[in-house]
Amino acid sequence: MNLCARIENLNVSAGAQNILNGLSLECPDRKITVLVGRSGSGKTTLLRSLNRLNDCFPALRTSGRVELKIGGLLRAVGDVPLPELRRRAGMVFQSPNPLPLSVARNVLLPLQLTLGVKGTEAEGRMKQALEQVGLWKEVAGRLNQPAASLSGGQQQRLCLARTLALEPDVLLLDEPTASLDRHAAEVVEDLLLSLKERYPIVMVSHSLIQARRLADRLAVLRGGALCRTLDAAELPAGGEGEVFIERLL
Ligand SMILES: Nc1ncnc2c1ncn2[C@@H]1O[C@H](COP(=O)(O)OP(=O)(O)OP(=O)(O)O)[C@@H](O)[C@H]1O
Repeated sequence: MNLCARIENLNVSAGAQNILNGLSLECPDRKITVLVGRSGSGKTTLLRSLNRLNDCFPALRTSGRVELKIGGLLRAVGDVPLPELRRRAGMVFQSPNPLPLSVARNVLLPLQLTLGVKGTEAEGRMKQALEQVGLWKEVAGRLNQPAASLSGGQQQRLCLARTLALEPDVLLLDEPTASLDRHAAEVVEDLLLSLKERYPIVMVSHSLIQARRLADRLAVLRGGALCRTLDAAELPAGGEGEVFIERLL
């Protein structure tokens, strides 16, 4: 199996609390891996270990091996310079977090600061990224308006466009539709299904309906350990699939 991530014997602790216990997981390339589990089971901590975001929390201690496919090769994330890792493993969070700038500057500024791309080239890339997330037609006439004036679903797609403009190798999504209404969530879900042809996706989801709809591979966490991985084909069809996942949690 071609992999976008390989995790071996990952342990994360905070003082005496073990958050992840010897967790090993392989995530397929160009597919969607969905992490599910009860609240507090360690899903976000696992996701954050992929781009070393846990390093931002001084209380957390990490051991084990985490590899991501970067530039076509699986590389230990500890060996990748942080700015490169954060760009290559693009992350989108639960609530949309656009910069307090215009729609256009939200994509143009990171392009300039991270890749040094400006002017016409940057504008071309911005348009391409906004098209990729299906936002271009909606915002073409309001590029100079504040990003905060967009709807929640549009803001989340803008955040995704900002990430895609930086040409990531993998997308890490932490409950990307949690703050959206059902319709906006479905728009983002459809978008993710279309993006997986180009980008492997590892995402956390609380919604079993969403997990069943999007996952090619499911990783079920319980108490900081991986209790089961399964392919979508192993799930019963329809609503039975959700019941099946619920029983595993
Ligand atoms: N920076 C931190 N410092 C101390 N403890 C932490 C830290 N981050 C997470 N934890 C603890 O680790 C455990 C797992 O948290 P995590 O956010 O990974 O779970 P989760 O499965 O994503 O939960 P939820 O579904 O509620 O978001 C929790 O008990 C949490 O309090």
